[in-house]
Amino acid sequence: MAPHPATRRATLADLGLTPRAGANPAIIGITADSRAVQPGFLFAALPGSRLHGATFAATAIEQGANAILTDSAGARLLPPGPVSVVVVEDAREAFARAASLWFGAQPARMVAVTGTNGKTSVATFTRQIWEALDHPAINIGTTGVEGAWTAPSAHTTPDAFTLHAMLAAAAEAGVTHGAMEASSHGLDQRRMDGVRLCAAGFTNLTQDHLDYHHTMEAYLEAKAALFTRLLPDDAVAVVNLNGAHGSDIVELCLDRGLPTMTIGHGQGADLRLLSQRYDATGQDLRFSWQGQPYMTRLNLVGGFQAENVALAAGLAIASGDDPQAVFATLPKLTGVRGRMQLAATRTNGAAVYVDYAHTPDAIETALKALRPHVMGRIIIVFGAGGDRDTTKRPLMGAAAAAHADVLFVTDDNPRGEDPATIRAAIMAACPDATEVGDRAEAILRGVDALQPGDALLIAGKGHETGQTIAGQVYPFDDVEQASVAVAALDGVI
Ligand SMILES: CC(=O)N[C@H]1[C@@H](OP(=O)(O)OP(=O)(O)OC[C@H]2O[C@@H](n3ccc(=O)[nH]c3=O)[C@H](O)[C@@H]2O)O[C@H](CO)[C@@H](O)[C@@H]1O[C@H](C)C(=O)N[C@@H](C)C(=O)N[C@H](CCC(=O)O)C(=O)O
Ligand SMILES: Nc1ncnc2c1ncn2[C@@H]1O[C@H](COP(=O)(O)OP(=O)(O)OP(=O)(O)O)[C@@H](O)[C@H]1O
Ligand SMILES: N[C@H](CCC[C@H](N)C(=O)O)C(=O)O
Ligand SMILES: [Mg+2]
Repeated sequence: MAPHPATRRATLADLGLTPRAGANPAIIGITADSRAVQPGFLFAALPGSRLHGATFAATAIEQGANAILTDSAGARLLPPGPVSVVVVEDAREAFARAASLWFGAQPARMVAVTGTNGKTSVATFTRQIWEALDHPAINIGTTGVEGAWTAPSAHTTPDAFTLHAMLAAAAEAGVTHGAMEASSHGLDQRRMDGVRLCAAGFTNLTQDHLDYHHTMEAYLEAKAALFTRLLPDDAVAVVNLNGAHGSDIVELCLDRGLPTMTIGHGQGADLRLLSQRYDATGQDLRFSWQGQPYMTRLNLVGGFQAENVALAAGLAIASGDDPQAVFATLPKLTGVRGRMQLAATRTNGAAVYVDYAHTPDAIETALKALRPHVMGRIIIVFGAGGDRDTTKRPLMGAAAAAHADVLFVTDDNPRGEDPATIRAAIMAACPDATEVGDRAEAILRGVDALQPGDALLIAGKGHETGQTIAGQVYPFDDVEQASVAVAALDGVI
């Protein structure tokens, strides 16, 4: 991440903030974390899921904060004192917009993609298309910031301060194009307000994160905000009509009068997927753009990847690139780490794939996508994360039982929960599965079960390199474990 620009100086007015009473002090830093406050800083006291940031206002003032931004609930918690106070209706939004003004620069062409599944894939493909067209480009999301400027990221959508710092640092390093993932938490918490978007994409909406949003309606509303609230009037919405709730998003965009581009299998899609022919390393794709047919090669396993690629192509076109030039880049696209990644092959020819499916729909999609590539049985090793939507667990078990032939239920990231309880919730919907808590052992058992023509899908952790158990992160990599298991059983590396 970019260091805090120490030399910067702004007034509250410069950051779009109006203090409650008169004073408009100059500030030399901004933060939403009281622990980072230094003399002359603006402290944004934001509402949290556990507590209100205003609880820490006294500490922030002691450390030298000379202005506080908060909402009316926060204002009631503030100690009396000489600092300037800005009270707004939505302090998270005001902070994100202030951060965008504070950091200033952004890549000239920014796009965002939202949806339950496929965000990382679409953002990465978009960045790869731009790179192939010689634009200095990045993608920001679950796998960090990748491309012409890199940084790790703790969140799929970084918090507003980190995000705007990243965008400015990337722009200052010459990056002109950025594709970012908009998670529902990020949208709900206004982490990406102030990002100047020229286009946004929608993949699909199926069950996940009900621990946070409680209902599918609220989850849809959080995602839809990218189109109803964040996209400027002249920006383009690019929507997968085949993704669940795609037509709802199109309707919202048309109601707003937003320019809308559609992709999908059906008639009427601007970028229409006509047919796919699968082979061992990927697929040939026939598609049409505004009625004109094209053929291309995709070196990507899984039918659903064509939808992700089409969405990425649509975003590149919406950001100003020539459609023919964009289509010419598609054979160069490479798979995203941990998404339908061929991790190892047994000496009997059976393949082991690692995939990030951690929702019921993703498990179904990934298993169905493997089917045309597999002559024998499909074996799956999977679990579900702790401290996340508990209601998705039996649905994941049912999806695996419906679309795989042999099931091993194991641990994902149990986080703070009892791993056996998580496994039991999955097993309730797939009682014939074999339960193996230890993930390395489950992978070994799955690999051992592979006969000629079979394939193994290790689902849930994709690119992750750690397993979080009771607050500790232990090194764990599904791709590495797949190789270790094959080497142990076949005696080769
Ligand atoms: C539920 C959730 O999203 N929580 C995020 C949220 O924390 P919070 O609202 O609980 O904050 P809090 O701890 O109550 O604190 C409230 C305020 O007090 C401040 N504070 C706190 C302590 C202190 O000493 N001083 C201080 O000033 C905090 O900076 C904060 O502004 O704001 C924090 C700061 O930005 C985030 O780190 C935190 O992410 C947590 C760790 C998390 O696990 N989030 C996940 C669920 C998430 O965001 N996931 C999505 C991906 C989902 C997907 O798959 O699509 C993501 O975008 O990564
Ligand atoms: N278009 C799609 N439709 C359905 N499932 C998909 C689609 N694209 C990817 N998937 C499944 O979802 C998994 C995660 O893909 P990806 O990482 O691109 O999604 P994401 O939306 O970024 O996830 P996260 O919310 O965790 O960041 C893949 O490994 C695959 O199993
Ligand atoms: N962004 C997702 C990632 C889930 C990955 C899976 N391995 C798990 O731990 O559930 C989440 O935080 O819900
Ligand atoms: Mg992602």
